[in-house]
Amino acid sequence: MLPPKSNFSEWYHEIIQHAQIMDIRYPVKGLYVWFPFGFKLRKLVYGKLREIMDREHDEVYFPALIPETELGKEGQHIKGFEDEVYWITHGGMDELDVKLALRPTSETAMYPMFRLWIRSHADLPLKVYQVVNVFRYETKHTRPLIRLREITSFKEAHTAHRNYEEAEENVKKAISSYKEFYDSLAIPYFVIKRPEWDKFPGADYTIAFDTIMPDGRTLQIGTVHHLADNFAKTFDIKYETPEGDHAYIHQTCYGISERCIASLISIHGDDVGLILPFDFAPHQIVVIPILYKGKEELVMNVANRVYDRLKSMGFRVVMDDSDDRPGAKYYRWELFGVPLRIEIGPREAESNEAVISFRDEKVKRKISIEELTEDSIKTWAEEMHERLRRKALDSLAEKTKLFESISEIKEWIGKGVALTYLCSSTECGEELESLAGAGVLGEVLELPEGVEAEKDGSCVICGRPGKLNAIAKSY
Ligand SMILES: Nc1ncnc2c1ncn2[C@@H]1O[C@H](COS(=O)(=O)NC(=O)[C@@H](N)CS)[C@@H](O)[C@H]1O
Ligand SMILES: [Zn+2]
Repeated sequence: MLPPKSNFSEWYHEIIQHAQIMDIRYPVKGLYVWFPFGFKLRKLVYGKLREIMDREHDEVYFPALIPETELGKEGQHIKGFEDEVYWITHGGMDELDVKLALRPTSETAMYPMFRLWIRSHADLPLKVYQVVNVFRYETKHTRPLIRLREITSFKEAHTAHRNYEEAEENVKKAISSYKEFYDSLAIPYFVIKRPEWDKFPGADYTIAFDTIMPDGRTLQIGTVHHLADNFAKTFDIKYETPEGDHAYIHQTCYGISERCIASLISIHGDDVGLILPFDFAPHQIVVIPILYKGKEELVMNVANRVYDRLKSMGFRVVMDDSDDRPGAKYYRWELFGVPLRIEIGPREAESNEAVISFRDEKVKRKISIEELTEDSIKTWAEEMHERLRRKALDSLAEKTKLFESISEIKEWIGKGVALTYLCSSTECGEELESLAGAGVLGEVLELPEGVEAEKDGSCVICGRPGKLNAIAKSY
């Protein structure tokens, strides 16, 4: 049995194991094993991410080992990562003459190669991505899917452009791709510009997608960085312009990790288990025959017919004809978040009917088997997606409040996101962080649907003109 979701930290820890997402018993801190079921969920979620990325990017694969000479080239970058890099110093018994880093992210693996790939403006824009494992020696609390030392599903996109403006256009495209991805998962988010002191090491600016987890803390579920020509200058990546002279490229990069799955599990799940949107559920439909003595054959005939019909429509359907009690069957498939349950007992079998119910509702409905068509199931799935989206938005809105005074902010922190106004000075930001005892997430560029607040107001610290900002405790 799972603890109640209101005890989120315990609930999360248990569901990851019980719903067979990741096995947290691997004997290295921050490293976890994907179970088969979890890996099916990952495959479906990343299939969507790849579908979106493949429209305008080519998928590539770069080496996992980065020589110290390259990793250390861009000052801000190495400063930001030096405490997190795993180093390889030996090959067998031989000490390596140049230490190799396990990639914490792949800018310094890719950009020396971009220098060889990019010659002329005709080679631009270059837009590639990879889904790889990266390694970060995290010293904060590690947690499966949320903060790993081996990030197993790191989708990183890297692009090259003729100038700052074209790179900026691509930042906008990346943001709309991330919105499409998270909308498909029914996960609500803020789009926030990180403050200068919290941007990606080496970036010109960082824009983040933040969602609110059930315990009121936020989770950064994606980031888009404008790199300007910082790395181009460091790695000397120039191209010949149409006029015949040479200019540095301008770049962007943007990443999503398995935190997307952490948010899917955490935001939609309930006290008895996962609740998965239809398109991403490893098992979309479960057929549960209710077997009574003497009626087994009658029931199984109809159950098998329903199973075959759904299978032929291309749905991911399972039949639970084990001899467990019905209650145990319901519990098992609720734990695994199966969206649609179809029960068939002797009475239904005789009248060619079934009892259907959706995982997010407590409603059961009797229908005739004929109503189980591809269209009706797809319509019910869309209705369920809308219910999940609505519910997630409502719960985020409950955890988001606008404040004009520090004392109210301090009281709210830990329960959710505090919105207030901050001017652009670092002093005010840092003072607010220390007074509130939480991090300034940054200027809110886009609020989730249903959350209203003016964009401009007076700084909560100094009273000068300020912009809408978000403050919260984060993972
Ligand atoms: N230790 C970690 N475990 C799980 N996810 C992480 C971890 N560290 C970062 N992430 C996720 O990975 C995303 C991208 O990481 S990042 O550092 O912000 N950006 C980059 O590395 C850039 N190269 C863009 S690909 C973050 O937004 C966050 O959602
Ligand atoms: Zn101020």
